[in-house]
Amino acid sequence: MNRTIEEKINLTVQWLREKVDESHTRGIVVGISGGIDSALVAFLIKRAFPNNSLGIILPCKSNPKDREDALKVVEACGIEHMEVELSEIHDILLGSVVAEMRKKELIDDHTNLRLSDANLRARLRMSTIYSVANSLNYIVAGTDNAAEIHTGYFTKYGDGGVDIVPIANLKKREVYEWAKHLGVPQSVIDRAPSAGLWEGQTDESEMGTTYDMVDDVLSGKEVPEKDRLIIEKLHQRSEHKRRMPDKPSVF
Ligand SMILES: Nc1ncnc2c1ncn2[C@@H]1O[C@H](COP(=O)(O)OP(=O)(O)OC[C@H]2O[C@@H]([n+]3cccc(C(=O)O)c3)[C@H](O)[C@@H]2O)[C@@H](O)[C@H]1O
Ligand SMILES: Nc1ncnc2c1ncn2[C@@H]1O[C@H](COP(=O)(O)OP(=O)(O)OP(=O)(O)O)[C@@H](O)[C@H]1O
Ligand SMILES: [Mg+2]
Repeated sequence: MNRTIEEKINLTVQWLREKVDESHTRGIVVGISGGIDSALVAFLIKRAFPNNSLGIILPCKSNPKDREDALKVVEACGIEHMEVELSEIHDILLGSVVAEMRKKELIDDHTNLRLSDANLRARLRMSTIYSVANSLNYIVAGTDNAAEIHTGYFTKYGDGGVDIVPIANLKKREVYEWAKHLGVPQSVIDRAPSAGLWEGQTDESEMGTTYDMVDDVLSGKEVPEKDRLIIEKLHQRSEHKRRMPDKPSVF
């Protein structure tokens, strides 16, 4: 069936209400980054729960432009919001971990401190969002789209640690279509997708391919060999992120 975007949005809004009903909770919370995925989810949860939706802005040594764009999203969809600054807590926690690892001589040339620094930002955000969700009896909406899930381009138990994933079926290009339809601010639409986990990071430069290519693979279309191999590798390596942790089946 060929549904319009508005029909699909309405079905998603209905689904969001069902999820809250089923879980005996009261509403939905999402982290708003200033990027397009969380902007779309903020618009959707606000439509589903005009009085019981909440956006949280969580700067963690972030580019100030992220916060400016996040505030534009808040204003455009009218969602209630709060902010928690995580930079200091991130410094303290990572500083303690690294100091202890140095003391134990656990750090050498192979230690990937940048990855650990980056993923800790996503996991501190997750912990903060759950603190709010627990207090309010809300569920946590994730913002991962189909392309990110396919490639595993998210932090396990960080931005991947959520209760529901409302845009999990959307390819990145559909995220843009829905966002435009709902009135997500143009400056958010125009930004290059970035996890914002380090200065200058963009999703496409880190992945080594483009969202267009990942979307094409998801649509069953042919893509250049080089991109196909990259996407296959990303997908295989991240298999563990899309399932429950392994347990022994030996007895
Ligand atoms: N085969 C396996 N079976 C079970 N567990 C396995 C495993 N391989 C690794 N692991 C575990 O998983 C960990 C690696 O996974 P993880 O910690 O997620 O780390 P990893 O996948 O290496 O890094 C996360 C990636 O997602 C990107 N990201 C993060 C957050 C937001 C966004 C965004 O788009 O906004 C993007 C980030 O830039 C980076 O490229 C390992 O440290 C290990 O604990
Ligand atoms: N500064 C932040 N404040 C609040 N939440 C954040 C922040 N940074 C990241 N997040 C959360 O982590 C999610 C993952 O980030 P991701 O970059 O994939 O999505 P996005 O920023 O919304 O869109 P894009 O992929 O286009 O940058 C965000 O959607 C948001 O929910
Ligand atoms: Mg982003």
